[in-house]
Amino acid sequence: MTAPIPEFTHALVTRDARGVYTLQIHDAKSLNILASAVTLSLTEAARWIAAQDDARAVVVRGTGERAFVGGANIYEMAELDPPGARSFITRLRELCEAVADIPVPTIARLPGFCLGAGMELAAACDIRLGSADGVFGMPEVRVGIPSVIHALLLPALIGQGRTNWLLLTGETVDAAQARDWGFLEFLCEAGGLDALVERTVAPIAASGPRAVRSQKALLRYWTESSIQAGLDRSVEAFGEAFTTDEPRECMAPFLARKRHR
Ligand SMILES: C/C=C/C(=O)SCCNC(=O)CCNC(=O)[C@H](O)C(C)(C)COP(=O)(O)OP(=O)(O)OC[C@H]1O[C@@H](n2cnc3c(N)ncnc32)[C@H](O)[C@@H]1OP(=O)(O)O
Repeated sequence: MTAPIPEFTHALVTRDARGVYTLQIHDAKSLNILASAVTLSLTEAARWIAAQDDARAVVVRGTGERAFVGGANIYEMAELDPPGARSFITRLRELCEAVADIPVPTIARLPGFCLGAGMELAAACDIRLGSADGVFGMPEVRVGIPSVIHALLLPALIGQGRTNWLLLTGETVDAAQARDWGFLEFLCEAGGLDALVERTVAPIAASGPRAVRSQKALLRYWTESSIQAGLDRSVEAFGEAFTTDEPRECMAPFLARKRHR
């Protein structure tokens, strides 16, 4: 039983027949700028998707092809006092955490500009796919603020020295560089992102749903725990998989093929 999709003020949520959801920044400025109202609405939408048992994967995207996200709203930030700044950044933190907490694979669809809070939101996703027109950067120092929250995931993705370069210079890199550095898993020609996203989403949606959820939870546990605890949790997760019929069901086509040889 699938729940009707609610309306969100600044997020558009869609779902296809496979249970692939899209979380789209909606009704924002043309570069998908993250004003607080947009951030709050996206967080609400991400939490709603996370609670859907039929979800198999989530594509996180902006509206249009000029940008994934051009950054947090500079007009709003320019008016912040210290308590307001803490609230503003807490809202962005809660958005990134809500996306990271989605229990199925999240795929960031990244055309055009991916700047500041955009790179942070993309870093909170499991897989990042870009197009040749991409521009990636952390220009916060240029507007007088440090890069914070999910920027702390960047060293694990691209390395400490490259993170230092991006955050300390505020310079941008093109999509080929972002791919070579490991921020993007794959890169396509401009206009080819939907096909690239489908190439990732299709095998996920065709795999055992419990196994994919378990794998995502384990991957997260591995990055957030010690090696020993990660290995212990891995043994438990393997055992848990066999408390359902899913492994046997997923293995059946392979076993049948063998018998027919
Ligand atoms: C904690 C997180 C912090 C952060 O994220 S810090 C912010 C990081 N982002 C930036 O610093 C990017 C600032 N924007 C730019 O440098 C440029 O834009 C671009 C290079 C991204 C694009 O340039 P071009 O193609 O010439 O477009 P355009 O006319 O500058 O922008 C289109 C509309 O988008 C608005 N806009 C762009 N970025 C922001 C932003 N970060 N906050 C608020 N509005 C923004 C503009 O003002 C304009 O709007 P209108 O059409 O009404 O004039």
